[in-house]
Amino acid sequence: MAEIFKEFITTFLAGSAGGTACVYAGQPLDTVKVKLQTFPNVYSGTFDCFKTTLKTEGLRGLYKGSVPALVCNVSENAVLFVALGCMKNMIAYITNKQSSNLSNIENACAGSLSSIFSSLVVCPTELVKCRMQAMSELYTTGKLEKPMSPYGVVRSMIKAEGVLSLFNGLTSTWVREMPGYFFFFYGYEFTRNLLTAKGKEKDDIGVVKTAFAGGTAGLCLWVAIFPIDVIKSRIQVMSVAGKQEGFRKTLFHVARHEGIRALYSGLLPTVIRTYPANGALFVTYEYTKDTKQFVNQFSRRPVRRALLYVPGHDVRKVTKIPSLQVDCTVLDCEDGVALDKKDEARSKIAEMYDDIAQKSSCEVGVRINAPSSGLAKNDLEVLFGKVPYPSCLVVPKIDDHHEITWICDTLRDIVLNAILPKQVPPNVIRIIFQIESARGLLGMKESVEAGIASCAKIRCTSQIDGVIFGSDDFCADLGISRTSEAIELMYARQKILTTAKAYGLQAIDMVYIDYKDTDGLRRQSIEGFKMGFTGKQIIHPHQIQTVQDAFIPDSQKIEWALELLKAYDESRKGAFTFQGQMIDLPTILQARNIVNIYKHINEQKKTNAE
Ligand SMILES: CC(=O)SCCNC(=O)CCNC(=O)[C@H](O)C(C)(C)COP(=O)(O)OP(=O)(O)OC[C@H]1O[C@@H](n2cnc3c(N)ncnc32)[C@H](O)[C@@H]1OP(=O)(O)O
Ligand SMILES: O=CC(=O)O
Repeated sequence: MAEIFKEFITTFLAGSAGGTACVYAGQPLDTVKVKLQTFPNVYSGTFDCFKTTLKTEGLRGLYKGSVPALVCNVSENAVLFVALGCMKNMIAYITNKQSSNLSNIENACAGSLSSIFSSLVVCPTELVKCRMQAMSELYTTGKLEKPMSPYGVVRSMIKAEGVLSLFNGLTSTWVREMPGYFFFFYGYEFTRNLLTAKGKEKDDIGVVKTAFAGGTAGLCLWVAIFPIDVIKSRIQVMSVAGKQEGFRKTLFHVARHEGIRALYSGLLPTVIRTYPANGALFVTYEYTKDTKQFVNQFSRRPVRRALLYVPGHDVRKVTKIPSLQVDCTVLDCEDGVALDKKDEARSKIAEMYDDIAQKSSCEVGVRINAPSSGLAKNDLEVLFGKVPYPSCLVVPKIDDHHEITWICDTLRDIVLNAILPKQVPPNVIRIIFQIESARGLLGMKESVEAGIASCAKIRCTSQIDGVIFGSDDFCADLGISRTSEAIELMYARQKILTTAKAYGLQAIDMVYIDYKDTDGLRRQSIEGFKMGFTGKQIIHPHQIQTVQDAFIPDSQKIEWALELLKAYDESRKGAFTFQGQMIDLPTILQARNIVNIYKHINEQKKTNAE
């Protein structure tokens, strides 16, 4: 259900963004088109109309009707593309295919059917837009007493003829849109196929070719339906000056009195306009739709107070996961697994993952071997080479940014190969990487940036969620002898934490290997939480409760924060006294952090319980 909702939101937003781009790229020439269609004798041609409008009405004249055009295009494309997804699914169901594998004709039929729904939005909004665009001609030719605002147009229509008058021209809109969108989507898919190099995907043709395919889609649409559009514009604009004849009568009237040429008046600016406008529409749509990150940034990262490693080859431990009340578990292929057990760990995880993840209320991730080990590619292929694949990936020992780029790129190739072409990846893989060496620590900023950039590429399948401090390997790399206070690790912990927070990522603290020492674990966990870490790695179920309790503010602190925020709202002062302390904005922000963490953890608990 959540995936369907995400899909709906993504398509809706992508269609809206496409519609906005389309208006700004094409509005001036759309104004010229409407003027030429409705007043073919006033201007000698496209250029004359463009020049005269610019001279007499300025740039604003060319962008007149932008607001209704935006409303019109944004709502039309949002509805059109959401309906398109549904129609494609319906056709795929009937033809027993994947919706990503429909032929050009089937895509065209889906487009045509979707336009039934988008017309309901197009008709009233376009009616107002057309009248606004031709307002000065209506006024100077005496068809209107004085120019009107969009609101005035709507009000006068409803007053004179009732609400249904907003749907004046709906039949001609359907007559135009249904064949129009058939040719539109046929032209788009046909051109994209034509421009796709052998062995490549339609989705990978790049911005320029996508824009060209979008423009050609528009060309096909307009050449096919231009006379219908002329009649529709006439009915909508002229009915402002009284009742207008229906579609058939208006068509015959124009053909008889003004000649067939009048039915193509305004075609040139329309064809010129269609390339930037529909090019912008499809580029924006395709790239927004595929950037699932766009939607994912609204969905919060899972809470990971405790992150428990479970050796992947140890079936007994793996099958315990559903009974554990832990935020996150990670099935390990790396340090928890001996070299001669690596193959076994990988194949056992691949075999058991789905079942364990289904039965567990916690997040279930996997840890592969380090990029430098020579084992990582094999791990990724086995673990992510089939659907469903894990939702979270821990990557150890990132020593420089090329390694994280390599991981993200390899992962994307494997995932896109595992799903059918054009199918939307079923879930985004949340990547958490580990810093475990001096080089890794020094280059961490570049690694975070490289990871984020690589994940944001088109058809992104992953996102960087957090960074883990791998303290044991770090000690080995630096020749550190650990103390129970871990003062020797303070610099690394602070640097990792600060860098992670600078990029809005989770920061997960070091492991406490003396798993029977609960007091020591509690002390170090509280310290980590106070430093700002969002969670801690653990290795044994006994550690879960202690760590999870430490990474949530205690009840006194929450009470303090809530009361402070209330007092702040009431005082409305920059600095004030609360419980004997001076309070200003930084303390307020800290109180907000505390309340946010508390709320977030409670929300997650509720979700897990459902
Ligand atoms: C620095 C790093 O990289 S850390 C990450 C790599 N290290 C790891 O992954 C190690 C993970 N932890 C472990 O393997 C184990 O906890 C060990 C080896 C430390 C101790 O294991 P055991 O000797 O089995 O501990 P113990 O007997 O106390 O276990 C109690 C129960 O908890 C289970 N258990 C122990 N650790 C885990 C675990 N990590 N995950 C799930 N269940 C576990 C045991 O199977 C046992 O259950 P059972 O009695 O039903 O079999
Ligand atoms: O991977 C963890 C570590 O501490 O090293």
